[in-house]
Amino acid sequence: METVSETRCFDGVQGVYRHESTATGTPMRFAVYLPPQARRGPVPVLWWLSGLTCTEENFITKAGAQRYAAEHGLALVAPDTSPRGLDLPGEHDAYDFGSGAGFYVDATQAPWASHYRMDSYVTEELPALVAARFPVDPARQGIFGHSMGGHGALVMALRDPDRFRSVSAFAPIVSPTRVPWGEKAFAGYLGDDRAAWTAYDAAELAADSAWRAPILIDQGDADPFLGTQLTPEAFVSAAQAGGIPVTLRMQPGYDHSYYFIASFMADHMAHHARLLAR
Ligand SMILES: N[C@@H](CCC(=O)N[C@@H](CSC=O)C(=O)NCC(=O)O)C(=O)O
Repeated sequence: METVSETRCFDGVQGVYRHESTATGTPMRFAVYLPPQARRGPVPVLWWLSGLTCTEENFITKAGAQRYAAEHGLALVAPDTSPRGLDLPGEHDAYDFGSGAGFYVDATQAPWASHYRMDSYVTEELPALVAARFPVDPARQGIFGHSMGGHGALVMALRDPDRFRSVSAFAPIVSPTRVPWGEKAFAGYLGDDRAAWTAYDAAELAADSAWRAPILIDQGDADPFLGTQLTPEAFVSAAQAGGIPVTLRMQPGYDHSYYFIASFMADHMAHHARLLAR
């Protein structure tokens, strides 16, 4: 692992690191914020999954989360959203597929299956690396994200309630199997058999998940993707049917941007801090 940069921030350190990933077979960059409390011992770790077109940089420069991470004593980890440095056919042709759009799945279709393994990368390889190199407490992990990253966060939490104690999302794609962004990505990465897609659909997983901690979702009502790509009520219905407590807050006038995310970051960080406290 190489250090790309380390910068003092709210008395902690915002770092960016690079390593050779075995999951993706490419170099990968990721960001880690360590709060001042990490100088005294392991702190809870909160994973952020970004949306389409993002790298590890969008969250750390736009969301304003470090102030609250320092207040609550939480580490933040933000991976990239896809492998980089490849030039697969069509990989860079669209903002919603290929580079910047890994959708947190393990692709099964050529040519993506050799490298687009963001599920394994985010749930296995990177956690092991972070636990080995940074003062974080693996027994206290939370996860949140935005849009495509909200999809990833909800899926990973619902699938693994033993690993994560808290989850929240900003404008998540809650049912990718039923909206154009998800249908395009899943057909490309997972193939035409829709039965294989449901393992990556939060609304589908909610029915049978053992997750029971409260889930917080914020959604702007002026979000141009609301209704077409984002269908938060579908998750609320599924979660309620599955016995999962979920709070969906429709935020008037807010769009899909990081201005929206920054506006409600304090609430999300407090949500996670409460659930990650000892
Ligand atoms: N057509 C737009 C779409 C890209 C976009 O809005 N990306 C969002 C995430 S959308 C769902 O995953 C984002 O977070 N962008 C980065 C940012 O810093 O705002 C476009 O190509 O711009």
